Amino acid sequence: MDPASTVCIRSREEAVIVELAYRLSKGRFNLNVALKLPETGITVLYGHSGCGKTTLLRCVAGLEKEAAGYFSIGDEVWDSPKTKLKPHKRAIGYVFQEPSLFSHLSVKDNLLYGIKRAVHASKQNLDEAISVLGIEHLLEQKTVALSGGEAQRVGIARALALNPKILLFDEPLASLDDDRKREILPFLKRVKRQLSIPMLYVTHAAPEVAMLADHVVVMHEGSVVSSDSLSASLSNEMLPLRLNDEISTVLSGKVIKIDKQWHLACMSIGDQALWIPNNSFKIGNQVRVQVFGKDVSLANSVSKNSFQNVLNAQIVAINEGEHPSQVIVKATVGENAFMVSVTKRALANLGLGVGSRALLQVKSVAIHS
Ligand SMILES: Nc1ncnc2c1ncn2[C@@H]1O[C@H](COP(=O)(O)OP(=O)(O)OP(=O)(O)O)[C@@H](O)[C@H]1O
Repeated sequence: MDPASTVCIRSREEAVIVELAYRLSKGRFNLNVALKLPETGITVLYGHSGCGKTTLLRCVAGLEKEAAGYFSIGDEVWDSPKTKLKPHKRAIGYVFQEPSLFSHLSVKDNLLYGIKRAVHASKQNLDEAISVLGIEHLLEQKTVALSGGEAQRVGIARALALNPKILLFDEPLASLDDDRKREILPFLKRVKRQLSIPMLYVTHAAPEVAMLADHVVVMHEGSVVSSDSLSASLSNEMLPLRLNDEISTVLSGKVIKIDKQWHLACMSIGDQALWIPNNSFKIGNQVRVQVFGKDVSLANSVSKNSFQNVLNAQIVAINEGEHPSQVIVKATVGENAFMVSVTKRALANLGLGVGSRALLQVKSVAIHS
């Protein structure tokens, strides 16, 4: 059975809007932020170490006593000049880098302990959380026997069982190796799909932003540099968000064809299609892929080459690149915007400019799903 049909931790009708504004000084560091956040989905707080991401989460959790500010979620105000709700009264689920489970208790007893004194939690929420994180088979195990990824899934289930109005993730994958990260990402995607509450997710790992974010808040030295949807952030003409210093595009679509012989899957991109490496996909699967700007080339006619994907696009903007020889071309394919880095000379030779129709050639090996 699809777990989506069984889970009702905060139903869709209860969707809420989050508004926050905080000021706080800690030594030489000053936090000064004001944000309105989407009511559902994952908002990634992204930025270099020390820019204030964790501090902002702690403000929302009510853990920064000196923070002056405002926080509201739906019609509840947790912080204002007149109010400062105690941390334990806030309906939050907090997932830390390390899940800190009691080693002498089983997984089940850890979870039961977690909800015992929580005002908003219920046994039903706990059962749903266990199902979403797929940890039924681990319940009787001692936590010392868990892998890092399993322990973190228990940590996330414990946070969900509290029936939170907002979920806070502080670098939940940072202490896991790459294999464990890959193992847990599908569960985070599932949490995101099945819960209609806002989630604030701190990371400086580019792949997590590409695979999980709906909205990105970029922070620098305690301030907000930008706050926008992932696709708008990546395709911001003047200052495209660079993940691992690279311009890229993140595309979502359904798998519409599988080529078993060549291990490829075809995903829909509006009314066009893109061949990607097949990672055990099935027809109908919703997939999200990241395409790096350096792996896309522009053409004005199809020539014989090794590119598996040729998309019809329209050039909508051309801006200076990092080097004087380069430009960043923004080209749209339906509702998706590709960012492509090319030399000015190549663009001039092709006779392409803003408004031109162009062909985007995309290497399918360069697509990361
Ligand atoms: N108790 C403190 N006294 C003085 N400065 C502090 C204190 N706690 C944190 N800071 C400073 O506040 C700033 C923000 O820290 P914070 O942990 O929020 O950053 P971050 O973006 O989450 O970093 P990271 O990605 O490394 O976790 C840092 O410059 C840090 O040195």
